[in-house]
Amino acid sequence: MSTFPRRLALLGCTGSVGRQTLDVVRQFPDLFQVTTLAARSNVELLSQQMQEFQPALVACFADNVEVKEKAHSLLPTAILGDQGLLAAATHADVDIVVVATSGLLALRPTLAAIAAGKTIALANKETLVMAGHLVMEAARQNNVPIWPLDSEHSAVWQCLRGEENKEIERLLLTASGGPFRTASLEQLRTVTVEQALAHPTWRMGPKITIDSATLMNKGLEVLEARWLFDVPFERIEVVIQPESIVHSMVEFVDGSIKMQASLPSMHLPIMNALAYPARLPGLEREFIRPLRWSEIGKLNFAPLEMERFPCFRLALEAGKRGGTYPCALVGADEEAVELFLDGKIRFLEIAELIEAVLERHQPCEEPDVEQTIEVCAWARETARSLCKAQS
Ligand SMILES: NC(=O)C1=CN([C@@H]2O[C@H](COP(=O)(O)OP(=O)(O)OC[C@H]3O[C@@H](n4cnc5c(N)ncnc54)[C@H](OP(=O)(O)O)[C@@H]3O)[C@@H](O)[C@H]2O)C=CC1
Ligand SMILES: CC(=O)[C@@H](O)[C@H](O)COP(=O)(O)O
Ligand SMILES: [Mn+2]
Repeated sequence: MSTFPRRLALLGCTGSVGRQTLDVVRQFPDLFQVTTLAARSNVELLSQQMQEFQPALVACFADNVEVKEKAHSLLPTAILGDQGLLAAATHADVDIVVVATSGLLALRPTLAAIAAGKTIALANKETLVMAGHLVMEAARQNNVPIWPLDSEHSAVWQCLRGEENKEIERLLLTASGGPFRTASLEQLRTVTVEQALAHPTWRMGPKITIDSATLMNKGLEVLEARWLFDVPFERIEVVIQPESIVHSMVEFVDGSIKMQASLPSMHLPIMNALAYPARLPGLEREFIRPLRWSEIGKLNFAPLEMERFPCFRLALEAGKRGGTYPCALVGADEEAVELFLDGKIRFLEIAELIEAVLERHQPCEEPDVEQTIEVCAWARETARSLCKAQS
């Protein structure tokens, strides 16, 4: 796709990635138009965004009575329920679907958008982790590109511009290490929700922030990279980079390593995806803060210690086992993170619960969409009942 203006569907418009995507649209109104907006429960913000961007369609998932009532009064023309996401993703006047909803529900709308020939700008990593084989095959069959929004994958994607996949030696994904990078196992036993939500370098929604603290986020990102770049697990490494300035690297067969660096801001990967292959003048507009090496001084790199962060190991094991294991991982993690945020389990119990669910899983190979969704639901339910049985 080379023409502008590009018409966007924004799924998850009230969230962290969604709001930053709208910042980009505000900066470049001649290049981007918002055709559809979809959110879940933040009716007030969705209503403001609707006034400002005048989309053709607004969808609100509104999965409880209070939100529904608010939506009826503030968003009288919005489509409510899960059909809204599908309608927003497949609207005829959309070129790019930005998938920035949190959690599991992005899978069906993403597949529907691909079937409708839309370009996908993908932030939601759970979609590829649980159904990478379905999503990538559908994209191939429909000749639809998937442009990464996740900062590490955007970095790899930028490093691969003008390069051949067969000349990749390794992908090196960077990890901040999260708020507990230097905490001992003993300290991890008693960390609070508030501490886990205090990410050192990124401001993000609650689910991904907790995943960053457990390092599950990095495990999910390895699985995501395996699908996006068709590189086997053995050739994807993770390195701790606490400043979140080097967003990832690619090592090539000749030993050369390319990296992408910038101060941490999601505006950059969002601009990269929405404008691909163009680069937008973020610096000139003073929209992106420049990285000045002389001010930074030095950068740190360290190995990832798996013993303190078992979620990373669980994600890799699930990815290598394949079949429905990654679906069970995603479902169990979603439930475990919710239970932790609700104060029902402690930090280290997140990994214990996910491991217990994975041990009980009876996998099947090559799941279809229905099986994928069923396994996720089974994993959530199993995590919930295991937690109840323990309390
Ligand atoms: N934040 C970041 O910097 C990054 C995020 N990502 C990924 O991007 C995705 C979004 O993350 P983030 O923006 O942090 O998450 P947030 O929790 O901040 O936002 C989630 C968004 O999804 C909406 N939403 C949730 N469920 C539904 C649903 N069923 N139907 C419609 N809308 C729904 C929410 O609506 P409402 O607010 O109205 O309830 C909100 O707009 C995640 O998968 C995350 O892993 C990847 C890289 C970086
Ligand atoms: C901004 C982004 O892409 C996040 O996924 C980020 O990577 C989280 O940081 P961690 O490296 O701590 O997981
Ligand atoms: Mn990331």
